[in-house]
Amino acid sequence: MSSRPETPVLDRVTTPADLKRLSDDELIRLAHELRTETISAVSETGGHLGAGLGVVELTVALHAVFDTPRDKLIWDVSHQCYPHKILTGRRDRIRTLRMKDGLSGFAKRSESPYDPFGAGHSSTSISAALGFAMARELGGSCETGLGDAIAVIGDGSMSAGMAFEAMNNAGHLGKRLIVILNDNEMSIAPPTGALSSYLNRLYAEAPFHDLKAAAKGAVNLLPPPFREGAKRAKDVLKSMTVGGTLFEELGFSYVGPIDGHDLHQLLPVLRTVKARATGPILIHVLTKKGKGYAPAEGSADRGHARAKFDVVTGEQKKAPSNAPAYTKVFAQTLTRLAAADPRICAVTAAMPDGTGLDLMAERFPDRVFDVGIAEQHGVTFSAGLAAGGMKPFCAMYSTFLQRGYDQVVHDVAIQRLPVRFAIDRAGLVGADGATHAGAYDVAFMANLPGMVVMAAADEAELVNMVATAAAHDEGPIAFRYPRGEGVGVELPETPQILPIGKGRMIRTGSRVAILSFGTRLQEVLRACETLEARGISPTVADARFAKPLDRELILQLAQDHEALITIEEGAVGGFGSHVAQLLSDEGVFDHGLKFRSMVLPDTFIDHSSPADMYATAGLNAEQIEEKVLTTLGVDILNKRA
Ligand SMILES: Cc1ncc(C[n+]2csc(CCOP(=O)(O)OP(=O)(O)O)c2C)c(N)n1
Ligand SMILES: CC(=O)[C@@H](O)[C@H](O)COP(=O)(O)O
Ligand SMILES: [Mg+2]
Repeated sequence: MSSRPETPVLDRVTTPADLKRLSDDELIRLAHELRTETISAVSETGGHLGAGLGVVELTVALHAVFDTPRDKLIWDVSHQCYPHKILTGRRDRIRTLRMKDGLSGFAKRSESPYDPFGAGHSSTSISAALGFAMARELGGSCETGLGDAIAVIGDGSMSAGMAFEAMNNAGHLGKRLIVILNDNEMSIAPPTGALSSYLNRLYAEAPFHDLKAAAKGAVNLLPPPFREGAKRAKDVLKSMTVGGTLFEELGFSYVGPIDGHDLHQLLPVLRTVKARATGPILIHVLTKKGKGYAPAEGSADRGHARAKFDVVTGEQKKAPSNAPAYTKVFAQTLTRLAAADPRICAVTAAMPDGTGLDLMAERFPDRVFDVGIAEQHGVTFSAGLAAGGMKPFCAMYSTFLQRGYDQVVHDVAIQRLPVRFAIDRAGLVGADGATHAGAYDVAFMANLPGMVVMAAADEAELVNMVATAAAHDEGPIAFRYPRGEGVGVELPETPQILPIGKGRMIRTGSRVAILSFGTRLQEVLRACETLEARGISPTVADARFAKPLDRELILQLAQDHEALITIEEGAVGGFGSHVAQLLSDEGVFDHGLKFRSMVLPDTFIDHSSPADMYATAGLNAEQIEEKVLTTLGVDILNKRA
């Protein structure tokens, strides 16, 4: 397969309206070309590959049958929306995916009218689609009009509570709403849980369900090939005792399962649904993640996300790593500690690989729980484990922990339960952009009474923080660390248990003190090198803790210096705000201390490389240097004090 494939049918498509002029056979040809174009584009950009390949036929069928953007097509998570972007006027920019100023890797309202609702986090599509449907019923309006509302949700995302909250509400409201369950038997890892087993049973018994739909009078919703067989079997079925599918019990009509790669099934089903559906309907579509690209189909994660790769071999072009990833350091340390302490266990919400807990699960499968995409449950489940005398590590990406925040407050913090929060992907993450930025955890964790909040400055610090968390039985404790590799420092042979609420001095200087929280420390030290060359020698300390603060250290720094600058990889309201509160409470500002707090700006930063995003945020070494100079009143142009 060449990296720029021939695409004669796709070349005739600029918007979905062009699909209406194609015959069904041409649509099949289009799907083939769309798949090769998607593979080719992602090979150049990197990104989410497998999910998009699995919905190529579905994407073609939906745009061929429905009238987007009037009909609202809402992709859950939206990591599978690259083929959709290609068909909706963005083919010319598809090779800029996830790059600075390029297309987002997710659906984004500001990018296209064909993206009626943005996402990145899972299980929001049915709620949003129901909102559109009810707005339509109530006479609401939007620029593109309000037609059908269609949510496409994967089997992994369907397991989240939010999806069921929406189904429950939609079934009750009873209005026309189309939910397509894209069942590929995969989350990022193989899905876990009872719902997954239930879906397995549904399609293992597929003919039965076609017939049951017939028995319920839904025969007209089925395409002719199904309809004949169904009619014949109707009487037989009447004598059978059948329970409804879970979805029918929730008030939905259920159609399926159907082969999501067969346009001869998809097109007639969607056309019939479009013509006849009255209330909420769920179409169960079976697909394969990574479909049509052997290196993806054959891999354990079915090609979920890939760096740039060679199309022929599937081999990824990854930059060589110089240091272990923080995630791996966390997982290895925890596994080591778990070997010595049988009370240590761990919880992940559908991210065993992303959090590194798959490593621990290899050795201690009974002590690692993948709860599915269910962060709220994951947090409260951890609280229960802690109440039961275990030492749970609740490992979540900062951005996904947001979903479990009430549980952090209500179930963990108020009850002072010793849940250990391992907060991965803290700070700006790069290509996934604003939806995945770990910007808020320090603010939302450190404001909770009794919560201990740490940030690792490097991978050796992370080792110590994992051990510190394991040893901390007095209440909840959290430690954060970023995406990607460490700085290459030696890891401690024996992890050190850190004194709670104590920072460490890194270097002693004069006039200005920089108090760093987390991995910006490396940038601070780079800034110090250039400042030294200008005759300014900052003191640098690593706070380690945002809660409790090292009061003694901070007040001493304030007393000994003309200026104090804090820096962190988080939004306002976090570490710097707590330091400011302390200084204000202690009346330090009354004595003329120059205080500055370097935090993420009050804006959502678009996808780019992490380094570029930090430059946009004003948190790199040059910007730290500039902050020091302006704070001290140095003339920046002449660089003279
Ligand atoms: C709230 C939340 N938790 C975790 C994730 C990470 N995540 C992204 S895609 C995905 C798997 C989704 O599985 P499924 O819905 O079946 O889609 P598929 O990739 O199989 O098409 C996960 C866990 C997320 N995006 N949002
Ligand atoms: C779509 C989604 O939420 C995940 O696939 C996410 O992109 C994973 O991020 P990492 O690459 O940091 O594990
Ligand atoms: Mg899936």
